[in-house]
Amino acid sequence: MDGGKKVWVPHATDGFKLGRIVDIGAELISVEPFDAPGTTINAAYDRCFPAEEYDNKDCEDNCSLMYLNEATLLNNLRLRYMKNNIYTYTANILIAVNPYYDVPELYTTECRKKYSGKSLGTLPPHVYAIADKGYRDMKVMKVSQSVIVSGESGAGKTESTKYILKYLTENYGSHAGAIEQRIVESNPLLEAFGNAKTVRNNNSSRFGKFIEIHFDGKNAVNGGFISHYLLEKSRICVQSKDERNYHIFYRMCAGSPDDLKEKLFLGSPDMFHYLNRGCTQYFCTKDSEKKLNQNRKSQQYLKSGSLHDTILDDVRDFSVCDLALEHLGMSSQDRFSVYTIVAIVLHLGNVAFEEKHDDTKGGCCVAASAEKSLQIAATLIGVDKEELREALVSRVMQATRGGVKGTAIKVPLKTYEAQSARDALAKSIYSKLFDYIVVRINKAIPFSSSVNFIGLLDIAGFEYFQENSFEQFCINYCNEKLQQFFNERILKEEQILYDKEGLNVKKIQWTDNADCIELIEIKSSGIFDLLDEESKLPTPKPDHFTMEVHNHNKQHFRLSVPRKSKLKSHRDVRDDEGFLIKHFAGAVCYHTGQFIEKNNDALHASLMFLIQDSQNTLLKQIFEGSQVTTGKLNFISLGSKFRAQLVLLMEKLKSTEHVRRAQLEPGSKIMTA
Ligand SMILES: Nc1ncnc2c1ncn2[C@@H]1O[C@H](COP(=O)(O)OP(=O)(O)OP(=O)(O)O)[C@@H](O)[C@H]1O
Repeated sequence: MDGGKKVWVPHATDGFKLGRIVDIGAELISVEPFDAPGTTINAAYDRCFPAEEYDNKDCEDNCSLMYLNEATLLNNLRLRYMKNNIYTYTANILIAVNPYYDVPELYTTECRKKYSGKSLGTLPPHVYAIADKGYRDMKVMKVSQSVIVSGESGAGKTESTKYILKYLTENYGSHAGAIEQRIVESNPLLEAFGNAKTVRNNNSSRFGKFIEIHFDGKNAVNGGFISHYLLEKSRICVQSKDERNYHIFYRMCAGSPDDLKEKLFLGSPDMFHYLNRGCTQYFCTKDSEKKLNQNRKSQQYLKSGSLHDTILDDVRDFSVCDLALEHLGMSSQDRFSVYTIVAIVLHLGNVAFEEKHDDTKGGCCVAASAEKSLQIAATLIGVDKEELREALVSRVMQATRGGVKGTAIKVPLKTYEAQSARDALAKSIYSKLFDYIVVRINKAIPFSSSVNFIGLLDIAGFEYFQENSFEQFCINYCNEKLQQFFNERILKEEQILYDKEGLNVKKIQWTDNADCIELIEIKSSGIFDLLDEESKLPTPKPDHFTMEVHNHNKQHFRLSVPRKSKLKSHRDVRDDEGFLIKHFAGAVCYHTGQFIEKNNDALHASLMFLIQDSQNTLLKQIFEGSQVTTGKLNFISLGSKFRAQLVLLMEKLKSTEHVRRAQLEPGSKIMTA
């Protein structure tokens, strides 16, 4: 770094600014930005980056930059984005910048055909080129391939995944086309039941997925298989003010035919406790707005009107979803059963409780105002109203002392306990319905004569918010595993190849994250195991769990107490309220208050017995094989289930060749120079 050299210097709002070095101090470099002559910005040596000779020349592959660093890479993306070139390579990796509008001619049939059979780099960077490379490698090397699509919420992962899916099924489908259509149609269904409006994305996927597209001996698409991970359950019962529950709830309220609406006692989202604390507006177009009856509109909708999005329309999308279910082979009765389950969740949510005043045993009862909801929920579940009432306000346990050991006793629940049992039931019903939808999709896209597959992984990237809970912990653990895989497969193997070929390439340095993974998953002292151990105690406590994590891992480089954080907000968290993990992508402070509750996938026995007694065939079916826990220990570990799923996923990824990773960055990451 010499005086007078053109460099990028960090800037609070622009990311980096271009300027010239005017002074070199012992610790800092002073740079005069070109757009503010006479002023200087001081920065540490390792945050100033050499700039390219030509400021406005972009390249299709970041590796072609003379100086490849954080600033030149971002500037290159920015220059290309300004010219509507949203895709850029970094060798085999594709970076996509979300344009948030339809870039003309980018995904036409002609464009799709153009990329077929072309080597990477022959045509401008495109998600189609990555899809085609995967296909050709699979064909030539006769080994399954995978594409990892990663990025933060709203980055465009799901849209990219859909383009790849469409590309492969349309370019390399068999001539019959029915399976391909069902594979593509699985998306609107998954989105109806698994996507929701969040503050970051109107159509945010609240689950991760791995879609396998299977090919036969002639390399034509012959089926598919979808695995899903970690559906966000908390959203089913409550959402923040500007967010919504899963799309299907609003689509049923807005777009269901009148007879279905009557049969399921639907109406405006205002009617339902699980919807009316969040945003209750519908996504509509000018046309669909006209079809909306007054009695389906919420107060907020009447006041503020529709929400608009190019791909969402709650009125239209009910029919889209209904048709997609039909194409899976579901009769109108089957579809009605699915909608009934969704309605059960809504009506259950309206069953409120109040403390019993006339009873010495304590406990709560169903609030008088909720009697009608109780009746509707019972009717839809297919049980007697009194049976539902009893199951919600008490729990069955096996006696361990007094009376005959092992006999079942009924323990009355307090109001807050009954509320959380009701919510647990609603969450369990909905998430099992989601599992069922995925099972039905998989049944409709069988891959009997598969030879190889291309796997598309669409899963949330590394997350950290002001408050991070069990969901962030799981997703960040997953990202650590993916990062390790990436290090092993891409960096290590590439280096071995360079050495083998005698290429004099500088050794790539990366931080090994095995220790972080170990902190989370090692037997007995790992965070997952400590959490499960705590959950098995007679009275599990978040503060005790948190201290166990600290005490078992005192010297661990990756773990510390929040008060040692650089951020003030973390320093306010007590040692027994959370922990800080130094992840590969940065330190995250986890609040442990709800870890125990969120890690427990068990329903208490009275609710499980209720389902077993139900006359609703589909409801019983989706709970088939679920454990009933009648003892003191009412615990099924969600963490263990997720870990087991990840083991399978990693095995699948390891069995595939040459992973292409489409790393997506949202527009907000683009700096201005
Ligand atoms: N290539 C694209 N062209 C045009 N618009 C796009 C493109 N990719 C994404 N978008 C827009 O951005 C929105 C968010 O994209 P998407 O749902 O794919 O993000 P995501 O990364 O999957 O987010 P989440 O993790 O929240 O599910 C889309 O609904 C669409 O409006």
